[in-house]
Amino acid sequence: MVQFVLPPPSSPSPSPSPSTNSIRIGNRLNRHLQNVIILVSLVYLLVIRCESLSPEEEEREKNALLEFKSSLENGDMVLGNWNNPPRCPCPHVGSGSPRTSWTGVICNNGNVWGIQLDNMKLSGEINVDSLQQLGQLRSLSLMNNNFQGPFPEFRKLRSLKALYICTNKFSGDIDDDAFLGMSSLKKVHLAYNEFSGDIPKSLASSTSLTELRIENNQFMGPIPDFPHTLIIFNVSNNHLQGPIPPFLNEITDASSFTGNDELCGPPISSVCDETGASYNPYSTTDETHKKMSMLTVIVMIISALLAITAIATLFMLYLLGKSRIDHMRDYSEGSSFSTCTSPGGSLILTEQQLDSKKPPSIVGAQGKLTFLKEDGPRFDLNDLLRASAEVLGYGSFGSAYKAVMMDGQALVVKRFRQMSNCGKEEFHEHMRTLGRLSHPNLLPLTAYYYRKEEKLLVFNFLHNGSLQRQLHGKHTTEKLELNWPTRLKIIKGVAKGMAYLYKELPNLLVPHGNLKSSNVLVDNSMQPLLMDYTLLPVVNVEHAQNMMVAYKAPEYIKDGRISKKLDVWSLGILILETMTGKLPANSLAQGQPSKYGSELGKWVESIQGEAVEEVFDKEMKDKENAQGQMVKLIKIGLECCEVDVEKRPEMEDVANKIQQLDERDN
Ligand SMILES: Nc1ncnc2c1ncn2[C@@H]1O[C@H](COP(=O)(O)OP(=O)(O)OP(=O)(O)O)[C@@H](O)[C@H]1O
Repeated sequence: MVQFVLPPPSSPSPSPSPSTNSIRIGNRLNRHLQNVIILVSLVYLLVIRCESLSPEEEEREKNALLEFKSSLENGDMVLGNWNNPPRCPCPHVGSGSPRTSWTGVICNNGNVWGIQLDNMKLSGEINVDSLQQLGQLRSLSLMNNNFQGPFPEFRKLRSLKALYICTNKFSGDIDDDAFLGMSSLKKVHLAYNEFSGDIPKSLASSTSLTELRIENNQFMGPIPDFPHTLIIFNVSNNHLQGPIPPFLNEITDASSFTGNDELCGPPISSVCDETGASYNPYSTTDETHKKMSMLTVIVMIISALLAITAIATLFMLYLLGKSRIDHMRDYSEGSSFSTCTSPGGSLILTEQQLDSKKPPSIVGAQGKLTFLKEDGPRFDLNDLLRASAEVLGYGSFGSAYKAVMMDGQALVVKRFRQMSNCGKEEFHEHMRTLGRLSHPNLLPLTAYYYRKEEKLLVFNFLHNGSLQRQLHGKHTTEKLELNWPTRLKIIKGVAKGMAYLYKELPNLLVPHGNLKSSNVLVDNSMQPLLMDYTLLPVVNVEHAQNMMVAYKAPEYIKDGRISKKLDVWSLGILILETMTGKLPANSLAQGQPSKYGSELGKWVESIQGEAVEEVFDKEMKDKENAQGQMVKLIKIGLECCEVDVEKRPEMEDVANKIQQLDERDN
């Protein structure tokens, strides 16, 4: 709790001496000043007290989170900074000072408002009872983890507005009353799990529901009548049956229903017979054929008789051919981007197409793309929406898709969900700044799209993917040879790109902000290209603090200190990761203090002298007669990971040192 010292009460002032006017003025000024100080202090006290929690409340939230963490199997490893300083989940360092909350904890007015622990390989029990202690919890996101078992009792979290548990291994039927009483629930994403049974009735009667995504499960039975508040809806790839409620046809397209053989009615092409069962007019083997009514059979016989003349036969063939094409088009244009990854990995997997006629349910795009370079290919949003798309993965800010255009050009579309606080003008201005940047080691921004609720950035696709994939990905034919000269080339390129950003954007305190191996792409000549750079000015602050690697530096975690050295820290980690082939742990060094604050730095530091060979990635070849240079690079990496910010070098110096390294010892 912040404490304020009010100025002591003024002692009775001596009666003014007639000879000292200036002293009187001084006294009056003094009194004014004191009054102002008291007033400001009171206002400050009031404002801060409004924002802060009582110590009891703070303790309760903290304990609830720690209890939640302890029920996770690998919670201690992944959520290392929970319970380290800052010792409360949503600390108030003081007015105007940056605030750091615990990893994945989103705070609002000092309370825990959201928990976002996506892509963390978490498993174990979800202790809903502990989360229940968080009175202000509105959003829970545990996507792309390894949770399994039945649907947890989330309904105890009565005030929850958003629940995202896509891409886990939850299974079994969900009780009909699983969502009972959750009257604020707006967004429910359960896709890519193994849920079965009927869609729970209590979900269908949630009157605030705007988004429902349950695709790629094993739900069965009919689609109930959902409230007309829905905007986003996807039930594809389940075993649902019967007619599609007409209202859903108005808000979404066929893609949201594909993969359910027994659904019928618009917008899909299977029609419902009078019992409400589906039959596919184009299928000859379909079970539903058997259910066709007598009337339909008679009509078909009459049609067949009428077709005996040559002209009628030709005419019928023409119609049949045309309707087949329409049917196929419905399928090929019908689906939309998926934001849930399929289970099994980060690189995904679905080949989908977008409907050119209706705006797809998620992108909901209107308006145009803005291009940032005079030259270069042009396309419009419709081309992009029509392109075949594949989900590349989830990042900290949203999802990334690969879109292949009709002419074969491959692009990456990144949807940014965490920029809602950024105004239109601010956003355009920043995009123009990004457009002016040009360097061989920066991935240029090709185009962008702005709408208050939807921001897309478009880049060229690089076939080799990221440095992270090349270093730690599976051994496939696509994996490139990362020998010592190549690794040095990559680090040199990264350092050049960083030095350029620092030079071009002198006013930004953190010019990159998110330098890590998944944000370094590798082109065909093994040149690195930085991506996701310079986004801090447009990303929502609290989200940036939770997700961006710059904020993982020890000085920020400890004191909320922000400086140009944050990116230097990230560069150090990247160098150590590239040379050792080891994934850097998320957390700072635990246990014995180390001058190299990260676990990786500490490990490298621990291997001294003779054993230095042990540090280098075993898979790194072609390192004969280069040990001296390699050790130099490791040392530069360690210097960048200095906990003491004053001792950590400037970006320019690091970049220069790296450029002086050779492939071989001289
Ligand atoms: N232009 C691109 N070409 C090829 N692969 C890309 C491109 N852009 C992104 N990717 C890959 O797509 C995946 C998802 O990218 P995204 O930027 O959304 O997440 P990330 O880099 O893993 O995390 P973060 O958002 O924190 O940077 C990553 O594996 C990334 O390397």
